[in-house]
Amino acid sequence: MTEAPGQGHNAAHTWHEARQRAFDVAAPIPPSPVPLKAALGRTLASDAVAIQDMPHYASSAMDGWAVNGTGPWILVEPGHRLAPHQASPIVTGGLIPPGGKAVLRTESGVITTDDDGLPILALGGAAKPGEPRNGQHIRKAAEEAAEGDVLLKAGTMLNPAHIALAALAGLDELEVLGKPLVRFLLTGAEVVTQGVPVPGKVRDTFGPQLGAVVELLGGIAGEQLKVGDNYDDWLAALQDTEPEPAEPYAAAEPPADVVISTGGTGRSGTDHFRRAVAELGGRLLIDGIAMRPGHPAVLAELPDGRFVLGLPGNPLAAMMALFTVGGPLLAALGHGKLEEVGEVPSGSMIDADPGRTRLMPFKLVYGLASPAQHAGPGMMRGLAGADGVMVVPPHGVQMGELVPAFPLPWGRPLPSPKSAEGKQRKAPARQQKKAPSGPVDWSALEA
Ligand SMILES: Nc1nc2c(c(=O)[nH]1)N[C@H]1C(S)=C(S)[C@@H](COP(=O)(O)OP(=O)(O)OC[C@H]3O[C@@H](n4cnc5c(N)ncnc54)[C@H](O)[C@@H]3O)O[C@H]1N2
Ligand code: MOO
Repeated sequence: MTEAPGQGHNAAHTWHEARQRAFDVAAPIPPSPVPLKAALGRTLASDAVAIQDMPHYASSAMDGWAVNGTGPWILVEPGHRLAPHQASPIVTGGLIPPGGKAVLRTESGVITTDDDGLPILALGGAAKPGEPRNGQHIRKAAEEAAEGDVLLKAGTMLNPAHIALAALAGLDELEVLGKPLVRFLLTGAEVVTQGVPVPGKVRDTFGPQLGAVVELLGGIAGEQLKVGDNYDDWLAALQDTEPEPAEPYAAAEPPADVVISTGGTGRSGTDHFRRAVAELGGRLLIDGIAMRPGHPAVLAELPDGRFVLGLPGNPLAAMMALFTVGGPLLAALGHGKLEEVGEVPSGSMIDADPGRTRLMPFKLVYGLASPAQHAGPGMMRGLAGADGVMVVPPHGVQMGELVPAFPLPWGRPLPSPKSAEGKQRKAPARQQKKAPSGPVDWSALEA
């Protein structure tokens, strides 16, 4: 029997082709201004420039009195021009009045009376000799930046201090590189979002973490919509570019750049995904990948420019499809690059599986990558304890051979193969000989 594309061995794309295609089909989202609150972690698209001097007025650095000339000083109302030998009260950050030449700190002055019984300010308390010098305790205008100075260079990845600097400069928005907004469509009538599921029901593994993974892969996690197995609900959810906000009176999100659906990718039952994409006039870009798990993954583009990524329902399969297709797609939309695939030395001999790439979570043991136990398509224990994912080619892997691999979005980078080889040499010979040829149980190592 001939299998249709997407049915495993004859899937339209190899693993390498699929990730390259997911990167190639998307163009970077153009830069746009965003409010400061939304700018954290974004990349500045154009220089941020001081629109006026910073500070834009001379102010006091201390609580005390603005003074002109030497004391004693006649006190005048705050805000008035100070003539020589006049002073007026001022607080930290207060505007230096015209004629103000220095600030005398509260602890360096005393209010007393002159011969006529009128109140005057005189040096006293903690005053040091020569106090107040001209300009003392005055924050001069433009001492941080002059109008037109570049405060932040294009290309800066914005951190909280950058955002505070922009606010200090009086900016309300920053021009940042585009970043894809992702909305989620979690399908399956058997999926429950709380508590212990009864037989026939399963807990939703995606809702609590998929958004975070999308953010690690360079996207902005938007709303999650749960739909059952009804085709009309599917279609409506895909059609709806701006779903109702979750909370009353909250503003609706702007249209998403990517919709990620989970479940319903299989062709065996009712094929809602492909039917809905076709009905909306979209086109399939990737229809199945010759890999396991995750082979039914689908990528489509709708006429309005949104990408729809269909992840299989099996939890591990979905994560592998997300790393394979979602990562490159989000990188391309977000001005990133296609991550290079790394390499790790395999700690096991892995048999051939003609026609498909196997994605195997692995743990590094003495610098060697050992495939995880509990890595079936519906399991999560293997990935939960993994250091990365091996990309095992169809012809298999020899023990000690370098095998393509990638790190986890939330994990550490892979060690360079050189350092792994070093460790490999240092490992006791007996242990090398004993390295298993199948999945390793690391539970003892994790204690
Ligand atoms: N006759 C065939 N059956 C299946 C094939 C096939 O080629 N021929 N492929 C299998 C593979 S491989 C995968 S992967 C799945 C793909 O399934 P779907 O994407 O259509 O997803 P569902 O059928 O809706 O669910 C599959 C599985 O995943 C569970 N699931 C769904 N959503 C969640 C969730 N949010 N959290 C946790 N688990 C979830 C669901 O309960 C099912 O157990 O098809 C195979 N079958
Ligand atoms: O793609 Mo399915 O994941 O092989 O389980």
